Amino acid sequence: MPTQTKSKPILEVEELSISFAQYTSGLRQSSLKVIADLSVSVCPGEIVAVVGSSGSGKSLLAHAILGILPGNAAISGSIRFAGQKLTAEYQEAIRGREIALIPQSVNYLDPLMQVGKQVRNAAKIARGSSPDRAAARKIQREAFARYNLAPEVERLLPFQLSGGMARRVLVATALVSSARLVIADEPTPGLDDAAVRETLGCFRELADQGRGVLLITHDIETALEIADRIAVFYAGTTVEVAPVQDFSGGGEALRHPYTKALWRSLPKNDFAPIPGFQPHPNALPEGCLFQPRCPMATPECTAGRPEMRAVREGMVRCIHAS
Ligand SMILES: Nc1ncnc2c1ncn2[C@@H]1O[C@H](COP(=O)(O)OP(=O)(O)OP(=O)(O)O)[C@@H](O)[C@H]1O
Ligand code: NI
Repeated sequence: MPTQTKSKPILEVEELSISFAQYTSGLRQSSLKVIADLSVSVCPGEIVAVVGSSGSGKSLLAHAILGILPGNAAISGSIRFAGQKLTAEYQEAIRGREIALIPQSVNYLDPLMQVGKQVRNAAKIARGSSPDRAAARKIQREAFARYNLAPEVERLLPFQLSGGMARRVLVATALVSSARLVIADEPTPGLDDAAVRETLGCFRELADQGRGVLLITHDIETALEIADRIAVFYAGTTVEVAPVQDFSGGGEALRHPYTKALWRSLPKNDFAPIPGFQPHPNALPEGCLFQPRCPMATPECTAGRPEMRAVREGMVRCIHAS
């Protein structure tokens, strides 16, 4: 499994914050910050899994990178792609070409278009203005063969596919796109074990071709099977970024108490739930966001939001981590 963490990142998200303008009674406007100081990076050839419970900000990160946040969202911080700041124009220019999204729902496939044509269209978009039909067909057929999609599947409509086949069509779309960054938002729910394994294998293949893969999931066990690094989100921020190898034993190598608790809560470990709830963006606690649930909390933990800092081969946002 080639891990090229030493190469220059294809994606660098630094101190990203996202707020939503909200209208309360009458015309009073308020702003709700749902992501704060979130940082994560992805290198070519690497799979970075973003894990975190529902509402922790995973999808918003993907939407911010792709430039598809709703109009009432305001963002600050920096997102760089291949070293260049991602402006709205740049996002528009590279979306679907250099950055591909594998969406959560197969409903993103056009229900009325044969799936082969959808993959050919992606191949054409990737290759700019000259739509060479024969070349696009060749690329599509190679992609189908690679993902074990029989030749006759290209003429089927999405509803005629099994869940696993539809997933493979979505991955094939990313494959032909020539994207250097592939973002997959919850790609495996609803798939049986074999289909999950198959889909994950496809991501490894995309990474092994030198692409960066950002895999968003709340399924930490799946993430651990395939990713090189794990970014753990909590209440709209990154609490830890750790090499996958650190998830072992009793979690001694992990840095953040939340990550350790997540690891121990897995069925194969203690299966012990973490007491309490992730706070809602409009009711965040003082200081460290995890402090009210943290077994290691001390009075200093309420003093201010801990900075993200490097600890061993990873990053952590906890004053007690060492
Ligand atoms: N358009 C919006 N307006 C206001 N708040 C929003 C909006 N979209 C998302 N949020 C809030 O932002 C937070 C992060 O949402 P996000 O969808 O990124 O979570 P997630 O980690 O992807 O969760 P899930 O695992 O359920 O998909 C949540 O608290 C959500 O309620
Ligand atoms: Ni989501």
